[in-house]
Amino acid sequence: MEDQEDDPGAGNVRVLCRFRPLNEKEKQMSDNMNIEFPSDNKTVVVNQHMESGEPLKFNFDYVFSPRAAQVTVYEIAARPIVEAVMQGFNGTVFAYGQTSSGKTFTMTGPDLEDPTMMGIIPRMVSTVFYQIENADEHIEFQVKVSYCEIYLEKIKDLLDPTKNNLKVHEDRARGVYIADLTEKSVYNQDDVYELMKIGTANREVGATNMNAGSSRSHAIFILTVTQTNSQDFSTKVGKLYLVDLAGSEKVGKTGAAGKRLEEAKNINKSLTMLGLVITSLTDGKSTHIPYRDSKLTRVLQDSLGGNSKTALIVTCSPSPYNEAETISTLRFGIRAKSIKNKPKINREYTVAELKLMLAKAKEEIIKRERTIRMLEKALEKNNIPLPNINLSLEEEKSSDEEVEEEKATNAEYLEVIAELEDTRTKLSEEIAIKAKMKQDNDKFIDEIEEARIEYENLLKMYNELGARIEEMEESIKEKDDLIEKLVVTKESLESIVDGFNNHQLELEQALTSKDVEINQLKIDLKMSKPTISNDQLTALQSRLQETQEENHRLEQEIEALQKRAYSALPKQAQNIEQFKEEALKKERDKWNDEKRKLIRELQIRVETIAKLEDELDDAKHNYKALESTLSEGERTLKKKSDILERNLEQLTLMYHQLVSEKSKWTVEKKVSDRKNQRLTEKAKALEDQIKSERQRFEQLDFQLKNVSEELEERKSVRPTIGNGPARNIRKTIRGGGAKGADGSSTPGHNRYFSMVNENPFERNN
Ligand SMILES: Nc1ncnc2c1ncn2[C@@H]1O[C@H](COP(=O)(O)OP(=O)(O)OP(=O)(O)O)[C@@H](O)[C@H]1O
Repeated sequence: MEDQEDDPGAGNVRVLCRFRPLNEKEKQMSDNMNIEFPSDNKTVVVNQHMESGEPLKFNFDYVFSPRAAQVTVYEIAARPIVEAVMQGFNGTVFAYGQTSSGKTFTMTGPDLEDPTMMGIIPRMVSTVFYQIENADEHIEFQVKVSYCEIYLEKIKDLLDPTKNNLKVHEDRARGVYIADLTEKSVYNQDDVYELMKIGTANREVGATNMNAGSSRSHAIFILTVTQTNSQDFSTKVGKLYLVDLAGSEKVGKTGAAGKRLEEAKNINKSLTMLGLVITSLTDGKSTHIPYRDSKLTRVLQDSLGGNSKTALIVTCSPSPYNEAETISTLRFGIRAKSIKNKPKINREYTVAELKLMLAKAKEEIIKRERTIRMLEKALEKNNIPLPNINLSLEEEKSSDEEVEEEKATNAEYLEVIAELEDTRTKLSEEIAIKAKMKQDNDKFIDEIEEARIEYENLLKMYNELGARIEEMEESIKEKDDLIEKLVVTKESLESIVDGFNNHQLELEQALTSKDVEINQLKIDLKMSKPTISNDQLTALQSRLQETQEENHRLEQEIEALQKRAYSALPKQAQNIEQFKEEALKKERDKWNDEKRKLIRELQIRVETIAKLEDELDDAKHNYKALESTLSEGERTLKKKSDILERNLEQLTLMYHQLVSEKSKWTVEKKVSDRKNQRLTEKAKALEDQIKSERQRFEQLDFQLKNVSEELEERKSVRPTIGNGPARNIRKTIRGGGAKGADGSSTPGHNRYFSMVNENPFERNN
């Protein structure tokens, strides 16, 4: 069921060769290098002294001279492999070479975090996370790390050293794998470095004569990258094996003894097994590949001749002192070059893809059935009898070869069935996972909906409050206008009251002058000698007439004032009503009533004056009569004088009433002033109330803003699925640098990439 993409040609193992510089010890022995590096970068020539003495030429996929920078080695040897892993292939990079030839330097580097010196493993990790950052957003990644070593034929878990004898298993889905090996989820380079440091600290390392920090075990670092397409739910799994082998050594040279000797024997044995496997894979004769003869070859089974894209880096010393080992290493590399691998993308088909495959198969069956029917018809037409296909007879007739063939077909059939069964199980698992994801998604959508409704409600409330604030502001403005109008009205009322006072004063003066006249009259009467001449009487009459007219004019003025007061007051009352100030209106009405009452009283007084004037007229008339009857004697005069006196008394009384009226008016004016003052105070109190309301709304507005901000924050954080940030549970990192389920993100970790992108090939060690 492999498509074109899964089989991009059977890839040979790529073999690259790296020579390190001479070390101090080697320089002391001989600072000549017996190695030549032709400019094609693919050939190395060993000017050997041991065998025939003839220069030996070796061809590789690439040859790195001692000057090659770490980054160059990575770009040429390892980057293509890590890129294949990101496409879903298995990949292996391993270093083989004599002890102290530079395997650990190449694979790990002397410093994990030094951008110049870091080796292949940290650079690959960097590439993996860089590619995740730049992947499509609908691809979800899961990156896991395992780290183990094979020491004295035992597999030890370097991330959990208590597991020190792990077994190697194999199944259809996973291929060859180490059972029970710890797998830690990682989310960025630092997570990986941390695990590498932990693992390296648990490794078996010891000093030998040739290497102070010699690896005494084969170290295997495994990085598994699982990609899930969230659109079609297809999955790809790429496994990357990074292997730093223990160095082959001549015990005589390394001075191994005791434990070191046992280690050396074991290392050499497993490397011999590796050589045997490579020979079996490449000699074209072997039917059996002895993978199971050592733990190393068993673990590397897929990497050598199996489902993997593999790069082998053979590391060598350039010193003539190590000539034999160098030639042996180079020969090992040349043999490995002809290993053919069968890499394929490790992918799981989606339901849609499986359905398509089924439809194609059905179409093929229908086509074949049609062909059979056509052939049968053709036979019938030519009177050729149809062959009687009897399976039992066929079986009897079948040769051993046919039986074998059928067995093979059956096996194939069973394999297909098993594969289908496998797929069915995976599908149902996937369906269960998807159902769970959907459930979580639905829950998440519900939460978002709730938050949205809450947000909308708050927004509505906020808008309502805004409208209310606007209303209040308008109302404050109207009240300000009203206050202004009230002040104007108050001033006009004051001027009206002043007018009243002036008129009253004038009235008082008029009355006083009348009083004087009456007194004069009284005196004249008392003296019983009428002193008023006709002219005087006429003058008196005309003055009375004038007084009457004056009174009338006063009346009219009062009326006009009344009208003005009336026209002013209902307007205020209306305004007050608008602000539901009924109490104020009542007071105003009361004030108006009192005013009207007062005016009415004033009218009565005026009428009384008019009456008095009439009486005065009568008195004048009597006076005239008296004049004519003056001779009739004092008694009649006295009588009339008494009447006048009574009238005078009444006038005096009236005068006093008017005076008291005036003081009452003054009091009324004071009351009115106080009322005006109270109105102003009320208006001010209203203003204060509005101010405090406005402050309250501002507070509400602030709270509302806080709630809105909190809502925004809640919306931007996607709820995690699972139990929080524990590192050993299943988590994913979303492609495109988006945050993972735990909120971690990869940006900022690609120190290596920023350096590589400047100019990867320019740096030398
Ligand atoms: N290309 C290189 N440039 C500079 N120094 C190097 C290079 N390769 C190796 N070295 C130095 O040589 C020494 C031995 O290297 P390293 O430990 O990597 O060898 P090894 O093959 O892993 O040995 P072993 O098999 O004993 O573990 C180290 O000090 C290392 O720094």
